[in-house]
Amino acid sequence: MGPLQFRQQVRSVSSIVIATRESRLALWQAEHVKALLGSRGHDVSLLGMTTRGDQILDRSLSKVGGKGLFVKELEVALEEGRADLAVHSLKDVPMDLPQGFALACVMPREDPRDALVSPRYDSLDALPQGAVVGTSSLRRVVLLRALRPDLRIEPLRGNLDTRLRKLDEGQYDAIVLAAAGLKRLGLADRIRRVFEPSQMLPAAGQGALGIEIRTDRADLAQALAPLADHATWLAVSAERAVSRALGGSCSMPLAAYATLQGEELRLDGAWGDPDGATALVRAQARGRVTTLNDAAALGTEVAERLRAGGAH
Ligand SMILES: NCc1[nH]cc(CCC(=O)O)c1CC(=O)O
Repeated sequence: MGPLQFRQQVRSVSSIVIATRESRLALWQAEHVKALLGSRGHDVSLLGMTTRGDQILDRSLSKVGGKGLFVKELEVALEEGRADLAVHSLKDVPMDLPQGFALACVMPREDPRDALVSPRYDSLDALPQGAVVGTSSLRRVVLLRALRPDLRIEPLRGNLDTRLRKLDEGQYDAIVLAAAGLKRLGLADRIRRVFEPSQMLPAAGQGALGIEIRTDRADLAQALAPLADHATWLAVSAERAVSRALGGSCSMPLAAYATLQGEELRLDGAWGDPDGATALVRAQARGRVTTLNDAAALGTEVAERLRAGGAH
């Protein structure tokens, strides 16, 4: 890269600060974006911070304010100008960002599937009657219950390393985690079986990273545009629209997963009653999409079908 080209690339944003949580996964994600921007000539540094979501480990997230707890403190840093951008697992990002914030881009998706991790058992089918499975995700609870009503599902919180440690200490026979996080941290060898989406439909946004900025930072939006993956962005826009239409919380017993084949987006949704009284509700739609709005419309359609089937 010649010096002239270099100067042009860094002219708009000379130095970029990434606000990040300090879990190993969050740091990996921030370092990943730092490296991508660095290779484009930007000077990037990280600002590590601990969020309320990281501190509260003894209660279920849905009870203490949802996954937005992981996002809010990073937004304060952006608001105050201490940082320029935040990298999020899109799964943890509320459907509607606060006034003044926006997703500047959605990056290519890692494996979107859930994975079974267990020291002893190779698959869900191999688990004995009444085995103890750890997860605190309502989505995983309702999907697991539909597959294996006999299992004892116990809460499991904490970052990836904490969850794996609790498994290794013998508190569970198996746990369910996102394959994406395990792969990013070099822990793919812990995966005993990945669930096909037809069996365990992923969460909206699972496996995808989003970069959040202030809406008044057009300079940054421009610098980040090359990091976007349009196919992933369309898919997750459809998925997030399902969630938004059903109330917008990311701690609902809701799954939404879209794949793009050419220009056709196929979107699947599933909703389960957390009290387990009724069977899973499933819905699907497909359509030609080119814009994020098209994708969101498909999401709204699936949400309506889920609602018609009893989701609320
Ligand atoms: N809710 C926690 C969370 N948020 C993002 C990931 C990693 C996977 C991803 O990037 O979607 C995980 C861990 C998990 O669900 O096992």
